[in-house]
Amino acid sequence: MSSRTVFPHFAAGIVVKGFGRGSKELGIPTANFPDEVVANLPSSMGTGIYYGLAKVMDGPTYGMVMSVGWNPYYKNTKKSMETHILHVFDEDFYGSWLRVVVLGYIRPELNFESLDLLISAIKNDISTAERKLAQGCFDKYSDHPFLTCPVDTIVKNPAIIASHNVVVIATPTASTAIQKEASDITSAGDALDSSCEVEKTTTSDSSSVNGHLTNGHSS
Ligand SMILES: Cc1cc2nc3c(=O)[nH]c(=O)nc-3n(C[C@H](O)[C@H](O)[C@H](O)COP(=O)(O)O)c2cc1C
Ligand SMILES: Nc1ncnc2c1ncn2[C@@H]1O[C@H](COP(=O)(O)OP(=O)(O)O)[C@@H](O)[C@H]1O
Repeated sequence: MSSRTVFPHFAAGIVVKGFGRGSKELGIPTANFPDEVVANLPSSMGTGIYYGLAKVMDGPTYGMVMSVGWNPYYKNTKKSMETHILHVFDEDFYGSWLRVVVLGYIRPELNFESLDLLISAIKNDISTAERKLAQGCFDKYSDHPFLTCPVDTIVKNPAIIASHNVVVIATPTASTAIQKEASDITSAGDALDSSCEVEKTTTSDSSSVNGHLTNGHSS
């Protein structure tokens, strides 16, 4: 049996509609990924609440918190992957490309006795994420080619693969530049381990490597 870190997990997809509860009931909007992105989560990345970085189209990179699972409070029947970006946007961005780098785990998904308790828990998650991200350990990911390359690169090249924490765009034209930049980012998992307090999940699956990427779009 072997163990490995799940993080970072890279994902990109077009923002789709959810149930509209994030903004209206909770006051905390969450951008939903399409089913394809959810289906491509590595089996080792279980349901729960995560934190990391997010970027809409070619906009700035922000911190984020993410819920992965069935939202036990609402008893959803479909697994979702919902990202609350730590920024106040002027308007909705349904239909836009969202890129995320999931960097750590916060807690399991829970049921709550009231909506207020769910909201308090999410606010706690936001504080936790802000604290973790403020440590500066993740700054390298803001400069990671996955986030810095134009969104067009990802849209036009869906065959993106990740290997040992280095994102490679698998086309001749894009790959040279991207790989060159990416080569500066070595063994991100090790860097995380040595300089940050990062929660790790473990798995007995030894067939995968660190740094996963899922890509999807609705259409
Ligand atoms: C950081 C964070 C933590 C969350 N934690 C839970 C949780 O513990 N239990 C739960 O049922 N839902 C949880 N949610 C999911 C919310 O219930 C969900 O975002 C809300 O239902 C909005 O869904 P919608 O975008 O599909 O409308 C969490 C969401 C976020 C962003
Ligand atoms: N800070 C933010 N984080 C995530 N989504 C946001 C944010 N600000 C605005 N939005 C918009 O709000 C939408 C989510 O609102 P929400 O009420 O949760 O509805 P839905 O259930 O359709 O996801 C996102 O798809 C996005 O377009």
